[in-house]
Amino acid sequence: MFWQSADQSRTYLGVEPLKCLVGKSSAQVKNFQSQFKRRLINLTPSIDGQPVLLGGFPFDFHGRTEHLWGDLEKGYFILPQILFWQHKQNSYVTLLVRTVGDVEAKLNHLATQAANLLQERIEKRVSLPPLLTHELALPQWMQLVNDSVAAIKSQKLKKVVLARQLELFTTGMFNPTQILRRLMNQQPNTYHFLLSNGDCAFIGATPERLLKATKNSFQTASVAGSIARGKTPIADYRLGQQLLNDHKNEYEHQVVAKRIARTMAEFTDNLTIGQRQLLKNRDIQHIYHPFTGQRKRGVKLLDVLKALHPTPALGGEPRSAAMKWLAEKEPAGRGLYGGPIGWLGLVEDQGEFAVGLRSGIFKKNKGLLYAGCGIVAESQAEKERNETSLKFQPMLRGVNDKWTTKEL
Ligand SMILES: C=C(O[C@@H]1C=C(C(=O)O)C=C[C@H]1O)C(=O)O
Repeated sequence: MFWQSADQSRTYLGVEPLKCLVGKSSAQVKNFQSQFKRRLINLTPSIDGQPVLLGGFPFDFHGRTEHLWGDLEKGYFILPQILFWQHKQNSYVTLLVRTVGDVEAKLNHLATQAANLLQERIEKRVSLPPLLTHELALPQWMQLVNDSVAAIKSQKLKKVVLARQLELFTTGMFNPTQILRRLMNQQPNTYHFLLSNGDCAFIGATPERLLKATKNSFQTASVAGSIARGKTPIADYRLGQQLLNDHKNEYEHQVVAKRIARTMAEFTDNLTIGQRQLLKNRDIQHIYHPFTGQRKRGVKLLDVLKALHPTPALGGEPRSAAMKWLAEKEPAGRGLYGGPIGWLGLVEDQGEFAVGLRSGIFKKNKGLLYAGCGIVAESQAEKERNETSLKFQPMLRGVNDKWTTKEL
């Protein structure tokens, strides 16, 4: 798995899994973390590196299934034997072996493997695959927007986030590393990730932090309310101001910010909520607030992650009613789309998870992209459709720049 933070200060590439945790709940992963720590013998304790789990949790453990996801669907973490990582200006390799048999020989073998991987030439550019897209059930989706608005008006829900899916086909094969590399060039200030299992790969470039845990702090963000980027700086500025002054978008954002503030207050002291800002990516801009608090004693990263996910930026409010609505009404399972994706320290309880959106699942010659939008009482189906079209754009360009979402 590959994972890089949006500020590019931390990058992980983990290969040769010693173990895969498939479909495990947050409690099971937390249990693994504490067991692992007790059994670890660190040969180089002076180096500030630690073994990590890399992977993601699903959007909804109880949601529908969608065959393209395979084993990734209900959550997938790897414990890599070879972990390449970069922190700020420094690059490291962490090697991990079981302490049975000839440990030194095993470490030497891994070191050779790691050295060989570093020598490997970056593959030459291959030509981009021709693409066919197939919009999944648009009239039904528009109807679902209207039904959701009606449910909100009748006070069953306050907000719900509906996702659209776009199927992709190619006459060749999708090449996950090539898609990742293109996203890294095209979407500079976003998290980048590629989680693969056999011939399935979950790939994305998301702007949204779910949770960062340092030694003393928990940091998160509310990201909700969206508008296009302008073609010129002045047009872009005007669109940004329009977004900040729009009642519907501000309300959509407030639902998210309030819930996050409540959750963070449970787990942190001295919570500070940064100023409201615009988060601008290549194709889209959002309303954004950063949140930072001091960790309360004994609180683990996974406790906070479980309480935060899914925020009303991806699920809805109230959470349980929105999740029930989505599980019943959305035609396809979300898999890891909208779920937490990132890394978890196995010695120090530190790590960072992004929200796995602006993403898709790829298998051989097929792909499935997801894009969602928050529905509130003032939502109009046509506008929501346009917003999701904008949100498909980064992944479509990542696959092939000839594709735009004009026609979606
Ligand atoms: C659901 C998505 O995006 C989320 C929904 C947003 C909105 O409704 O305005 C904005 C950013 C994300 O929190 C997505 O990109 O698929």
